[in-house]
Amino acid sequence: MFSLNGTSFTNNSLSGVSRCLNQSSRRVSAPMVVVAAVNSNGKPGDGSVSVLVENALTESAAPVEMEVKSTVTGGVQDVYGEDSATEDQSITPWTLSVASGFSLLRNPHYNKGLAFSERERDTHYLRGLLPPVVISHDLQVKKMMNSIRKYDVPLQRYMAMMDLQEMNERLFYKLLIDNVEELLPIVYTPTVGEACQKYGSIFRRPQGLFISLKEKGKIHEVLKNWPEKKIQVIVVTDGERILGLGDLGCQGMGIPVGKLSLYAALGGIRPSACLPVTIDVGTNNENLLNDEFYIGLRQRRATGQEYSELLDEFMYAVKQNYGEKVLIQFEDFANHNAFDLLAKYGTSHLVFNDDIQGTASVVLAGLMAALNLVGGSLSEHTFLFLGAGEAGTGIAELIALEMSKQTGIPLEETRKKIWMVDSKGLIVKSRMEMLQHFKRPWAHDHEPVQELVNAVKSIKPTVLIGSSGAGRTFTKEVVQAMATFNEKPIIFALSNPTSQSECTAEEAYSWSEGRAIFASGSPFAPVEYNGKVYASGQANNAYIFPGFGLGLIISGAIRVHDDMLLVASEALAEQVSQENFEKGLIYPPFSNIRKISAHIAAKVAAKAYELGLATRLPQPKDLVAYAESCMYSPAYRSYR
Ligand SMILES: O=C([O-])CC(=O)C(=O)O
Ligand SMILES: [Mg+2]
Repeated sequence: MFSLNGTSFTNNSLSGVSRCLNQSSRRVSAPMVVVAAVNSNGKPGDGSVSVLVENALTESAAPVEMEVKSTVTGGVQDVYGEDSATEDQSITPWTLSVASGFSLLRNPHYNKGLAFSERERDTHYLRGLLPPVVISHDLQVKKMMNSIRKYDVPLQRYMAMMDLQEMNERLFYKLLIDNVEELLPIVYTPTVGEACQKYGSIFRRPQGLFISLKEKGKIHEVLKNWPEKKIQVIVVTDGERILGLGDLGCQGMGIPVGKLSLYAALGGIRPSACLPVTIDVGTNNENLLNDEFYIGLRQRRATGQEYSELLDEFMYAVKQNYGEKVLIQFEDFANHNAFDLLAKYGTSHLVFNDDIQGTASVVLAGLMAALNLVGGSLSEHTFLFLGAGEAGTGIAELIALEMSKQTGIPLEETRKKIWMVDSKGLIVKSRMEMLQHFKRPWAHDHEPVQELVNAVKSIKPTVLIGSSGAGRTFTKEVVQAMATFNEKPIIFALSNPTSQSECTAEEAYSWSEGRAIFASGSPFAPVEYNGKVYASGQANNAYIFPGFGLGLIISGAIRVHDDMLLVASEALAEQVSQENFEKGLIYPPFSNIRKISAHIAAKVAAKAYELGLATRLPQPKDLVAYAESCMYSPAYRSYR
């Protein structure tokens, strides 16, 4: 039995906790989580327990401390309260976590390792379980970076990072935030791609939630198995098109895990509010089906009704479990499902497709910034895409929409400035009958052209964008052609990971004699050409989705709208400084990403309010300051 502020309750009836703490919550303005550390070694007995109360949305607001008298009646380690009936329905339910001693050290959410203070070691039954030294969070970061840098192989660094995430979450996030430019290529593209390819062999501990065909009819219960109850962002994949690497089946889990790490580190979403999900309907990847270490269902992909029933059940269960304000990010689905899922659930759920919408927003931001270097307005440019899938057509549509907004010219007309080449050549009207629905708006009047280089020579684009997932397709001839009729050709090689990039930074600069304005999906080191150093930008949706999601969450948005993508692009483009432009950069450095995310979040939230899609009222006056105040900080909490 616990007693708090005069109210008693047992572990089994936590409604008392909710009631009691909600009363306390009137003293503070933000929703809260309660973390209590008590003796959980199973011995009944009285004990004075400190309870840390903090903002549940972000774990960031200044903690309010309350003394709790408790009587521990059993070896309870983690107990969770039911949703509380609060006056403000947007207030998050109470969570009561109880951990101490050995279990505290094994709990990645609360573990601080050698940073536990002397006093915490006394009060939380840690004496003897740690060596005597007490070190600071900063020193822990220094030590971890030293040890990670000792690994030469990126995959080893990835595994070290994943181990750390499972061991001490706040150290993991501090490391990532403080060293974002160095560690992004490890926990994200390109290394995460290799990790997914080898996921079965390197598998140690499960991360995220696996929902396979075996769980059909039980997804609601499966979601309940996940230890966190207050989820704000889900990233879900079915593994069919992982980066540009194709069908990796269940091993695609590395992607939702990686994306959500960035949601927390770059966008300040509370890690415990993030849920990575992989839907396993089988794989058509023969190598994986024959791999004895493969971790997924050993069958070919379910399609049609069987597939859509599983997705339907998942989407329904998510809304039932987490409400309508949970953001569901679709990631790395194949084209033939991605567009349909977005259209199907876009009117009933808060859904966002990162590959269609996030990539579009980041590329539009890069183009807006690039206009500062090349001049002209968006509608004065001509665009040619290699690849007419999710990324290609998503970007094209957003560019056309922005051009239409800027000029008042109808969308059908602005689309005509944009051309696409797919595996069968230039998309032209005579191919209309045979085209998938998402390619049709881009079929314009032109004679058939087979090769990209001939399409470039005929269309004479000012902007060339690669989004085909096929590496080394921007050949010397293609880049040279771009450079013959453009003083500063804009070239984006977006496919990931690095092996799938349409060309390298070095190729883009040397083949264009240093004139290209180049950006790529995966990072390239600066290149030296003719005695000059060229640094290129990373046109990756990682710039957008963390801040975009934060904006949706802080406004309590219930739907995603294209206008939110446009303002996210503007917000990102505004963050490119004169100094960046002078270096030829069209994206700001990732080292500023949390500030950038707060700006994106503020603009997205403002748009949600303007469109009547926001439910968190009243609207905060200063949305940038509000977004910043809501961001998760990995600083250790003190357990007193
Ligand atoms: O994950 C990334 O780096 C970008 C992305 O969404 C993709 O390539 O599918
Ligand atoms: Mg993706």
